[in-house]
Amino acid sequence: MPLIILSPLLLLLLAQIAFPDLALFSLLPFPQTGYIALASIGLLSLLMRQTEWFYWLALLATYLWLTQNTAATSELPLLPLLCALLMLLLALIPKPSPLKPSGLALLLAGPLLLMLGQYLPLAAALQRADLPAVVLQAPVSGSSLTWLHGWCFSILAGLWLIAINLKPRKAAYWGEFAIFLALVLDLALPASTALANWPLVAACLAILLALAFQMLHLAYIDELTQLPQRRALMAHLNRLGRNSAVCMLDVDHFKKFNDTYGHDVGDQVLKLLGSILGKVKGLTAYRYGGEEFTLVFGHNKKALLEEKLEEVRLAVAEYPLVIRNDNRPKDSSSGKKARGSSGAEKTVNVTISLGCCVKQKGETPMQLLKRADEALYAAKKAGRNTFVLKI
Ligand SMILES: Nc1nc2c(ncn2[C@@H]2O[C@H](COP(=O)(O)OP(=O)(O)OP(=O)(O)O)[C@@H](O)[C@H]2O)c(=O)[nH]1
Repeated sequence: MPLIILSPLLLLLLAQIAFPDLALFSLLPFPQTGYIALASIGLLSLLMRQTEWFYWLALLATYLWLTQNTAATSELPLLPLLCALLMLLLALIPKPSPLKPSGLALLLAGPLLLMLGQYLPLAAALQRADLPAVVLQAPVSGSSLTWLHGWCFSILAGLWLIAINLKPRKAAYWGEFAIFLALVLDLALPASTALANWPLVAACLAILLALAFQMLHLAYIDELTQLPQRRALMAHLNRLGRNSAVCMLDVDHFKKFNDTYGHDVGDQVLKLLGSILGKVKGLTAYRYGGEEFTLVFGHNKKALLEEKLEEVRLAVAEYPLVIRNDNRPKDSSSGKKARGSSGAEKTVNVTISLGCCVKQKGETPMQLLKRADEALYAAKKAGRNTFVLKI
């Protein structure tokens, strides 16, 4: 669960509040330890080819540097707001590799904007307290977080959470959000020796967890269908209970489909199939490889299995696939022919065949898969768009 990424913030905060005498992070030489932590995570991100974290590390390092070199954060009223805004923008934009010229420019732009932002007239206005005094007051005494920060952060957090929920769930988004929360908490907590440094440490741990999730995702999740792939299937089959069943399924006449509509459209079909299978309750779906998928059931009840296999078959067969032929030639007569009279879109249906078998006593995962494959072959021979269940 990507939400686990937020746990270091909470756990470290609780630990620091519950055991202030422990003063875990006040024993560390800061900011040096902070810079070392950020540099180590940068190195790890590079090794793991997840270089988009460089942008975040650069922002965090600049924030740390600016706060360490200013007597009080209140002297930099715009810094947290600007930092949070830049973080949100960074979370929303597609990020090139920082090793490319455009990426390098973006990498430098964040810290530069953060530093130059302190000279904006707005910063001076905030310092002169042109706003009603209460707006610039801190809700908690000793805290650097003013009501103004609080309101702005609430709006930014709301926008951020909406953005996260609109995107497909990904660990990195929660890692980025954890960095934002660490920034808010850094300001909100009254400056004290016991609590002073933990938000940065928590942000670093959140990035480490996000990196671990990203690696797990790369190792276990198929890029195209977003389903767990064969490595995850084999791990599941190795710990499969006695009462279980396995089903192999594949798209009917997929070669012909690819030949007719192109490999890209074929990929879209597999993607859609992954999304349909992933939503079916009562089974775990895997992409076995190519156009083959595997379903694993945690029971061996004949009636329930038949019901589920039919549900899956129907869900695919009845799904109207809208095909946009974007690659067709624009002016040639062959292009006109390809577009046809009904325009650029066409609706087609694909069907699948399913072969399922119940696990036998002492059967190995490979033997079980082989029998499911034989059942799939039987379904193909029976005319396709059907299932065969072997009890
Ligand atoms: N677009 C796309 N095609 C794939 C992918 N993996 C495998 N295929 C294609 O799937 C097709 C499988 O063809 P066959 O094994 O002959 O089976 P089929 O045409 O579906 O015929 P039946 O299974 O007997 O109904 C091949 O043309 C592969 O190129 C993929 O990731 N994307």
